[in-house]
Amino acid sequence: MAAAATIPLLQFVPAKTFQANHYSNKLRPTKQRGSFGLSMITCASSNGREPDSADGGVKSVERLLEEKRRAELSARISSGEFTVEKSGFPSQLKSGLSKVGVPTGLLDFLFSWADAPENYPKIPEAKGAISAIQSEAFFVPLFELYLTYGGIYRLTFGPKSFLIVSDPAIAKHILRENSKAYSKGILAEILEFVMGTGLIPADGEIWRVRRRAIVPALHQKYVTAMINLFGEATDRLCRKLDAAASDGEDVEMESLFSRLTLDIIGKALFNYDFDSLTNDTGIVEAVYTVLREAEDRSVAPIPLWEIPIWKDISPQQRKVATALKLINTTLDDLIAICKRMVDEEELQFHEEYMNEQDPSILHFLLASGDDVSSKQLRDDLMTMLIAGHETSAAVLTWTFYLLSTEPGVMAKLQEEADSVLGDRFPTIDDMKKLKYATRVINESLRLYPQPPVLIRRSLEDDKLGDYPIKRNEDIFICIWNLHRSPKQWDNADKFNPERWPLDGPNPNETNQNFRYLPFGGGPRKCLGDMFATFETVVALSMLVRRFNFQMALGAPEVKMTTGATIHTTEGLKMTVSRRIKPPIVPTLEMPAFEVDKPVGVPKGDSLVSQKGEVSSAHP
Ligand code: HEM
Repeated sequence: MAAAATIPLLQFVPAKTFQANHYSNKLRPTKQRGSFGLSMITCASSNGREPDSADGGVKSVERLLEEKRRAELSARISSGEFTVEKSGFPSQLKSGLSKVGVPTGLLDFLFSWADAPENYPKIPEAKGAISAIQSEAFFVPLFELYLTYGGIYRLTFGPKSFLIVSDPAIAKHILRENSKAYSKGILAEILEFVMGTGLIPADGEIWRVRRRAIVPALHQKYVTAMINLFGEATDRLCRKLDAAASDGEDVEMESLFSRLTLDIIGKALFNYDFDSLTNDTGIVEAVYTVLREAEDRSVAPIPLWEIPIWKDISPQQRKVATALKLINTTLDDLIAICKRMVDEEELQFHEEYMNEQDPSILHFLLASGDDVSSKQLRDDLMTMLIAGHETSAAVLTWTFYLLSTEPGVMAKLQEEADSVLGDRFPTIDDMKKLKYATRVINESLRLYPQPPVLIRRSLEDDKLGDYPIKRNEDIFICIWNLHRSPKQWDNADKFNPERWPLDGPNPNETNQNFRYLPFGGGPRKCLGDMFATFETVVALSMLVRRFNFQMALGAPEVKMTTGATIHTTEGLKMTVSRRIKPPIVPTLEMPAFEVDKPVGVPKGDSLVSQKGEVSSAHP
């Protein structure tokens, strides 16, 4: 395994914000990477109410300091601190003349010969110290540098160098037009311990074979079945919120969304009910321990975990090893149980095959006769567990944050949910009708893309825009920059679902010509895009139909921290109150998914003995 990256640039690696071992309470922030406070993102007042005076005073001092820090960073960028000077006499002469006031245009013309020998343009280059970006979500300074250096620039940190891409045409070239020339690079190295050769880190033949096997599992009938599951899981969350509303307790929505999406993805992938909204089980804790470790590794300057003895003496590494063992045993058990089910089934496999008792992806794969080792299957399941969990949770978190800043949008959303859903659970037909909710999710994904950056490495020499590049370049495609670029969007920082016409097509990378990449693009595009869109639309519509949400009084300011997805530094604390209208009790017959029955696994146990209790998403 290669040395870890020295800057926290990752995708599908969870945020450091969460502490994995305290699930008896909530997912708690453990580290704050500082605030972002740039004017492009307005998070000024976290609760939309006037702060009390002492708090307000502290906040304005904080804001002033933030603005000062930001101004300093901008000044440092413009002073050329991040710009590599060309060596040699012509460059020094040019720099000297520039300092005495000779116009840049004239200097560029006069010294163009000095750049000529290699006869091709050079990628603008920025360099810096890690301390320059450590205090905030890493993609924020990348955005500042983008405004200065443009759609492609090289960022150098000591011996490491990365190409930062924020140009739609170049992104399209890497992701779609010449995707064969790029691998997942450092991402695969960092995630190997948890995802192995699962679909996200895999490259080449393994990726091709596994993608071909897995994609058919997410067929139309499966996705339709999942709508019920989304509704049932969200209803379980609604009951929790109902209780909080009765008790007048504020709720931390980020941790609740994390639990909601974990419960959903467990059922959807391998028909296992984590039941994390109700229970704190060993397996849930193990999942979070592993997720947190993945991010720790992504930012560690020295890969200590590669030192054999370290694994045995470090308490953290021992904990990770135990967690991984539990997850692996659990997945192996689930695979074995599912294999038995498939063996006993009178199977007629076809394109839209689905077992009504167990509609999971695992069941489909085994029934399809997928010729794959248990290890590969485990890697794929673990990969999808991470990919489909953190992302959807982050989308819901930021959507609710954004809604708290735009009451008008919330009102429209509630109106739509009232009229489309009335008093029942959503169905597949509703997905076409919940148009405004879909636009809200589209817009939330534009402002808070999950992940904010895609990682690639060039496998051969190539040309990006006008610039030739060599093989082995590490590349970050900055979706954050593309989605917030003032060149691409009117009022880029404004949360405005109306920018996507209701009667227009669902925005995607193709119809937006790669300026909008919420699910990536090209052959490595997310295979869970429809699943995730429906999941978030169902949860959003059901929640706003039943409750009003406001930032809680005295809630911590909402700031970003980075992992694979964008997390808040201190959670999203909201006050939830029941809506008076419309009648709110769903009347649809409840399918067999047993929402109230705890199926928790005692700490440290695998779930083999629990499988009998794993309920089905279908009657
Ligand atoms: C809102 C939720 C989601 C978002 C924003 C999202 C976003 C993405 C993005 C941007 C990629 C491309 C990564 C790259 O090119 O490097 C991706 C890949 C992937 N996603 Fe998702 N995803 C979401 C939900 C899901 C779900 C629910 C699943 C599984 C059911 C899933 C499974 C995957 C897999 C397996 C890949 C790798 C595909 C490949 O490399 O062939 N995602 N996702």
